[in-house]
Amino acid sequence: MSDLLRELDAVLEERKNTADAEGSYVASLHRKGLNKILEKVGEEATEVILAAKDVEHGGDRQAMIAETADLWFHSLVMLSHLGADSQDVLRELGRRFGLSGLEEKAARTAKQEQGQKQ
Ligand SMILES: N=c1c2ncn([C@@H]3O[C@H](COP(=O)(O)OP(=O)(O)OP(=O)(O)O)[C@@H](O)[C@H]3O)c2ncn1[C@@H]1O[C@H](COP(=O)(O)O)[C@@H](O)[C@H]1O
Repeated sequence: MSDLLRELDAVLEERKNTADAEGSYVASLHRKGLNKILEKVGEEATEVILAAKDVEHGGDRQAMIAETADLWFHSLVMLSHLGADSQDVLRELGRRFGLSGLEEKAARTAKQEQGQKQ
């Protein structure tokens, strides 16, 4: 699956640099700029929330999955626009893997408290 993300990264990069906006949705987003891309990320995040709430009330799981794919996709376009990609996010998730969120938060709080004492 990580291969798919790498391939998508490559397509998004290619669209950013070469494709014409008429024939490519991704190129059209890059052309419109960061604000338009962020608007789409926000829109898709809202759609994920609504679809997830629907599932809680017996709604369609596939719709939630499709909305999540839209959110992931538009987030990848945002990363690409700003010179990052899926591999950067996977590396960050890898760094966190196995580290309890609660332990990480406790370590962060201890570090902040240490900083305040100095
Ligand atoms: N994975 C996707 C993907 N997921 C969603 N979308 C598009 O994202 C848009 C989602 O926007 P909305 O749901 O808000 O629908 P909309 O009303 O059409 O959008 P707006 O007019 O509001 O902007 C739709 O046009 C979808 O087709 C995607 N477009 C492209 N990709 C990938 O990107 C590659 C390059 O795409 P092009 O640049 O279009 O060739 C493709 O081969 C795919 O692999």
